[in-house]
Amino acid sequence: MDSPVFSETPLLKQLHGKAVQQLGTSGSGNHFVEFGSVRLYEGNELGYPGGEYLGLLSHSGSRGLGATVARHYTDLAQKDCLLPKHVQHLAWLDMNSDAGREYWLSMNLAGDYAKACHDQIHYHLSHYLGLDSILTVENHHNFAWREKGPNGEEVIVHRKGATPAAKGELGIIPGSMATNGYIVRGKGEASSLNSASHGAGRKMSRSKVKNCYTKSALNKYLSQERVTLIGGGVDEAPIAYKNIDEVMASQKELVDIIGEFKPMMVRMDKG
Ligand SMILES: Nc1nc2c(ncn2[C@@H]2O[C@H](COP(=O)(O)O)[C@@H](O)[C@H]2O)c(=O)[nH]1
Ligand SMILES: [Mn+2]
Repeated sequence: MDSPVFSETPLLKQLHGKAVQQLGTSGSGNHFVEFGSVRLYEGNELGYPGGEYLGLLSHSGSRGLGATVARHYTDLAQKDCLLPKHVQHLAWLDMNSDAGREYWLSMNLAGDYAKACHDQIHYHLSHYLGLDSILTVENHHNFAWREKGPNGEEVIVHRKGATPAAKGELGIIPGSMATNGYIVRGKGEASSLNSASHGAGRKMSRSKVKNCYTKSALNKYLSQERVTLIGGGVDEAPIAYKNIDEVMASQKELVDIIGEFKPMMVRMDKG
């Protein structure tokens, strides 16, 4: 929280206090913190034998800080870069403009802040339980990176619903609150811009699930799958998500699977 970047723009100065208050929280929507069982496959090349381990998986973002930064610079971009109404949300800022530079700085700060929130959650839970972590796998999603393009040129890669999967890079691709997630190692597939999906992804909107599924059906399913859910609502039921094994099969050129994570105790905000 003592990053000098917080003093670089009036907006970041203004957001610092709220960011301090929200540090270590994970927010609402489909953000979760869960304990589960990790099965590392033999030959995982992580330096650990294949077998069962306890895992702690968290998914959340940069809270009010990131949301306010995104809204502010999206408004600026939409005023500056005039596009037809149906594609207005794709408005951009010139990276060589003051607003573009400020946005880049602020977005990266929000990414670091999201990581700090996860670090706090993991630190507090493991400290409280008296456990030491032997391996942390962390990756950003819904973020942009400055990378080298296929011809060595500098490009900005936006990964929305996607996560980095450069050759050898570790990642975690969750399924749903009751299905497997997968620990993966990127294959560095250039045609996918060194990326993979960062989750199963939704197949049903929140309102659609609420109309066709009930809390008691969810509870029955979770008890069959031996998952304890604290908070959460039907809109986040596993039925709302695509089949993770089909998703993994369709991206086998992008990542190797080296282990799996089965959720057992899931904490979400109230549904
Ligand atoms: N292990 C869990 N995975 C979940 C849960 N709810 C959703 N998901 C998966 O995570 C990604 C996150 O996607 P995002 O686009 O919203 O960032 C999603 O695609 C699902 O596959 C859960 O409770 N536990
Ligand atoms: Mn997300």
